[in-house]
Amino acid sequence: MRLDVVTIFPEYLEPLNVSLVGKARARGRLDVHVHDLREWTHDRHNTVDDTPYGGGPGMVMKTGPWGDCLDETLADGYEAGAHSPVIVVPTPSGRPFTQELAVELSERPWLIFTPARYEGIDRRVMDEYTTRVRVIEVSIGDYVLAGGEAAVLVITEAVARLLPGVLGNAESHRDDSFAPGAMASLLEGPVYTKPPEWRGRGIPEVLLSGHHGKIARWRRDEAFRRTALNRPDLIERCDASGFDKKDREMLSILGW
Ligand SMILES: O=C(OCc1ccccc1)c1cn[nH]c1
Repeated sequence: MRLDVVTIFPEYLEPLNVSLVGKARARGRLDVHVHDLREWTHDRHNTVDDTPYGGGPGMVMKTGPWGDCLDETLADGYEAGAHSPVIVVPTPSGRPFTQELAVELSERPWLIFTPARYEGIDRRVMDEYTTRVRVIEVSIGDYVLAGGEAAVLVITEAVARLLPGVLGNAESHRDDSFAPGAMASLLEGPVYTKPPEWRGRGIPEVLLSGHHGKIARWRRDEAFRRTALNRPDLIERCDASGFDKKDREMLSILGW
C-alpha cells in the first residue's frame, strides 16, 4: 500500500516511522510519503490560508497550494505504478471511522490523506478531485481537533495493523472487537497474564481450567457484561440470531 500525507506539519507524522507502521514500512508493506503543503506556496510568507467568504471566525485553507500539491502527488504516485487512489479527508463532518471502514481502506492500494487545519479546506478542492478520484470525508469522533494530523495517525494505525504480514500473528485481528460476524460489535472482556497472583489478586478460575468451551462461554459473558455497561447501543445492533440460549440468559440478567 502507498500512503501519501499532505500537511503543514510534516513533523506531526514522525510517529509513522515507529512501531507498527514503522515495521510495515521496513517490511515494504507500506510506502509512505509525507508532503509539506507550504512547498506549493509561492509568496514570501508561504501562505496557505485566508479569511472565509461570507465572514465568520477562523481561516480557510486556500485552493492554490492544495491543487498544485495534489496534482503532483497524484502524478508521482501514478508514475511510481500506484493506482486507484482514495483521498481521505479527516473532518468532524465526515463518515464515522469504524473497523468496517478500516477494513475497506486496508484493501485499497493507495490512500492520500489531506489533514486540514483552521476551519477546513476550500470546498472547491474536493469538488475538483471528486471528478478524478474517490474522495471520502472521515470522522474519528464527535469533537473538533486543531488539525486532521492526529486523525491520520489513528486511521493509519487501524488500517496498517490489518495489512497481511504487519501484525505478528495474522489471527489477532480476526477476533477484534468490532470485527464483522454474528458477535460483530461486542467489546472485549478482561484479559490476564502471569503472574497467577498479584497484590493478592488471582485469576478467574475458569481461565486456568483448560476447558476451552467454558473459557469461550466465560469470555462471551464478560463481553456481554462490558458491552451492556459501556455500549448498550452495540447490543441493539448485534445480530440476535447469533445468540444462543445462554446469551439470552446473560442479556436478561443484564436487563435486556
Ligand atoms: O477535527 C478533526 O479534523 C480536523 C478538522 C478538519 C476540518 C475542520 C476542522 C477540523 C476531526 C474530528 N474528528 N475527526 C476529524
